[in-house]
Amino acid sequence: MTTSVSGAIAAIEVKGLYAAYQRQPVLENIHLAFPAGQWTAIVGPNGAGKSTLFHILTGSMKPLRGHIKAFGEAIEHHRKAGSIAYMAQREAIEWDFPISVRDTVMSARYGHMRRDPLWRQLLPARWQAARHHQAVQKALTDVDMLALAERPIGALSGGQKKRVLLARALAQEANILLLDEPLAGVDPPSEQLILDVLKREREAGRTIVMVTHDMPGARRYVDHVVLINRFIRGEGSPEEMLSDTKLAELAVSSIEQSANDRTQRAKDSALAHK
Ligand SMILES: Nc1ncnc2c1ncn2[C@@H]1O[C@H](COP(=O)(O)OP(=O)(O)OP(=O)(O)O)[C@@H](O)[C@H]1O
Repeated sequence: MTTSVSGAIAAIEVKGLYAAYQRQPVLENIHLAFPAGQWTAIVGPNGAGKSTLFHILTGSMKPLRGHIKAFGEAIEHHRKAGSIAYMAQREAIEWDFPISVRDTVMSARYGHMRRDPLWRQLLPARWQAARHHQAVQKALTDVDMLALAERPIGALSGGQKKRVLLARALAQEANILLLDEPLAGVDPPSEQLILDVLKREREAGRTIVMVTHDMPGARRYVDHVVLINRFIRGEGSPEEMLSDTKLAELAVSSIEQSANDRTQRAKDSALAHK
């Protein structure tokens, strides 16, 4: 089994990953490991490639190069088994779609319904349904949204929308939770509720990987931090990675990266007009 830099077993291990949009590099030479059963924060400036990394881990985008394993096996196996849940940024969701909170969370169970073994499919329908309804009920209770379960998702506040997205990820009952900015734009009570839910999930043995800009929250709760800005800029404990010095280095890397990109674009444009 593969181990991470901290010596723990890696829930996800990435080696030599490169990704680009329209030939513009976004991720280069990415090597990292998310320790199993731990809570990792991915920290980086806007445009650093954090969401792109999640798109690749969930299989919705193909990298140019690289290998990804989950628990030492090809990640595809774990994707197909439904053991990786993903919470997208709020902006990625069509909130005008006429669907209730409960049905949104239930959509996380469709994969399980399709993958059920034959013996389970042969059980009476009410037992099948009960299992999925219980998972949805528990997830809605965990994020304190049961009272609003029948409300259309378009009628929710920003913090409530985040809690529904988290409930959807929880209802999948996956081993690994990939959460893209679960704390962004939420009110303080929702933020505390989300952090408490994630703390319990980690204590229950799940691997949590979250993109965050919330440094106080990350310092207080997470076990492991990955700093990223197109390249990996650091990986280790929150004390070490979220120090003022490291965060200043990350900010400088962002300014340098933008300057290098502008120079490269100017060179490319000059060459194209020769
Ligand atoms: N579909 C796309 N087509 C072209 N470029 C894209 C696309 N999606 C993202 N990019 C660009 O790729 C880079 C990385 O984007 P990404 O969304 O992964 O960054 P991020 O670290 O998640 O940023 P943020 O913190 O702002 O969400 C950015 O420069 C972005 O503009």
